[in-house]
Amino acid sequence: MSELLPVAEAQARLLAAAPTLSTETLPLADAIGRWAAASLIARRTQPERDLSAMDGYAVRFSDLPGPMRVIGESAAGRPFAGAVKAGQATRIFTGAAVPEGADTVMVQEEARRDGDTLWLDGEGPAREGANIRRRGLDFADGDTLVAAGERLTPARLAVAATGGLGDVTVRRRVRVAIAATGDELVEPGRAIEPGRLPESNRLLLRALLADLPVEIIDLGILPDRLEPLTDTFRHVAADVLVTTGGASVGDHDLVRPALQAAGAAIDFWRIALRPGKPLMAGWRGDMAVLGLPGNPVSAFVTGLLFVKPMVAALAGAAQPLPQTTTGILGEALPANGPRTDYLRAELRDGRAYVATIQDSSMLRTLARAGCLVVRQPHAPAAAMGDSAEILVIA
Ligand SMILES: Nc1nc2c(c(=O)[nH]1)N[C@H]1C(S)=C(S)[C@@H](COP(=O)(O)OP(=O)(O)OC[C@H]3O[C@@H](n4cnc5c(N)ncnc54)[C@H](O)[C@@H]3O)O[C@H]1N2
Ligand code: MOO
Repeated sequence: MSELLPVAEAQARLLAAAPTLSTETLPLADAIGRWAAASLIARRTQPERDLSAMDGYAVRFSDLPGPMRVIGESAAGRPFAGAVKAGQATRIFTGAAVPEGADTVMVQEEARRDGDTLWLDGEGPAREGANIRRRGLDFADGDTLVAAGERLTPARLAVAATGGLGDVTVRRRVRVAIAATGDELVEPGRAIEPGRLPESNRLLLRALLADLPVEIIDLGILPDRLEPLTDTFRHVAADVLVTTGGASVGDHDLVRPALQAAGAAIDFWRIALRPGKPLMAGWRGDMAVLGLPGNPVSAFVTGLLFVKPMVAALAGAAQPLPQTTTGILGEALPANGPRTDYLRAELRDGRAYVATIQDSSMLRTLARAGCLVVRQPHAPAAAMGDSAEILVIA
């Protein structure tokens, strides 16, 4: 018991061994949720010249409050060709180039105009240069807009487009094979005989990976017999093989011997994690093998802490691990034992209320939980109102 592998060490060991997948080039619109395989460098300066931030008049600050003579118009995409000289102004619209000679934009709500004659009628722009976006305000040609290994969020795709890019290089999709094991399991929604149980872990894991670039290979429900397990594990072609169940020490826990018979080398088995202690991990060639415990909450936690990060790492994430944050405890917690504990908790009014019973078979407490409260090994007792590390899950 005492030498169970610490969670962080297990994660680091596994992720460090992740191979580098080949790349593909995608139009920006198809790259949402991928990770940039190389940095995205701006091919243009934004804005490429001084632009108006408001609808109004391009003026010379020293001419205010007028009168000024309106000599033309500058609209977005249709700049004014000439120059604004002393005593002159142009009509201007948001996003339009500021004409040469003008140095300030006066908003139209503060303008009085009679034919081509214009006056300031209000407080006016506070300073020279008001309401103008300077060339390069956002970024300059050659700037790094998105670093390699960063996720392509909606905002990062938009900045790439503005930087003049049309496509992006990313890792190819990660092929993830998922198998449930257990003679008691039945496909969800089917008629259930006494003693049997609806299978939920494949669905859980698939849903957990839904926002990652994956191709799921569904291996179905496998029986608790060595030959069919070995046969399936030997023939699966994937980047990650995930199994659930049969990971513990019972007579019907055959996943480990079957994986080994199929040619997989087990790197570690059993870690200092609750729930999720019986996790096993290893490699069959370049394919990562993750044998998750069967208890649904254990499968969820190990899915979150190992499967998702492994998939993200293969997809090119520089920071594949889930990011925790700080929350406030809604009630006191006892001192923790030797394993890192992930406690289901409801989030209400900015506080985390830990469920009283944390049995790893209980999906309803997981379904109600907004976060997991993370308790490090041997953490001392905590009081109500103490801050705690939390992992938001819903
Ligand atoms: N003597 C010991 N017994 C157990 C230990 C131990 O250290 N010594 N560890 C316990 C811990 S911790 C866990 S977690 C479980 C994990 O065991 P397995 O991975 O072998 O899981 P199973 O026995 O196959 O299943 C456990 C439980 O979960 C249900 N299950 C399994 N798969 C699914 C699925 N796909 N969908 C829904 N439910 C599933 C299964 O029916 C069992 O009730 O071992 C402890 N035992
Ligand atoms: O690790 Mo088990 O997952 O405690 O129930």
